[in-house]
Amino acid sequence: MEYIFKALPASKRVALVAHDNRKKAMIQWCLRHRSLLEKHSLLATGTTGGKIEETTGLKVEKLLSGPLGGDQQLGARIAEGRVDLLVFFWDPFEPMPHDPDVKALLRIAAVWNIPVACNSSSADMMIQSSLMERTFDREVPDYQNYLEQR
Ligand SMILES: O=C(CO)COP(=O)(O)O
Repeated sequence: MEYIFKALPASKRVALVAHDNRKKAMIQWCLRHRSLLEKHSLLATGTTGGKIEETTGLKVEKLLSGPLGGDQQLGARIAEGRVDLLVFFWDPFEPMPHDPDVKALLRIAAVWNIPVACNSSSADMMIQSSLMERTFDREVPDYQNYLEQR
């Protein structure tokens, strides 16, 4: 796999998503890291974003609710190179009506080499990374060879 390097500014675009049983954990995580999160641009699926805004006062761009297409909107943002970190507290105990969308979101994040945190331990490490606070070159996969072979 070839990579091209893209310079990311110090302020990152952080996507926040939580399934219903994980929303409390997401809010606690946002409260814990409020001062770090406010340095970045936040976007979220609809209900998650609304609850984060209400409880933390952080400003969040809200997409559609997940089951109504929010995961797909976020996937499109990732494919367009407009997301730098995905924090997705998905529920490992409940099947979702929109499971295909959840899987597609995780897949497209892997395709574009986006850091993904699926629980608070990994999210803690990522949000506190020094890379979050400074400009750095991110490795973006270059799919030109893949496209030429098809
Ligand atoms: O379902 C979701 C992610 O798959 C989250 O959607 P909401 O933030 O609208 O609850």
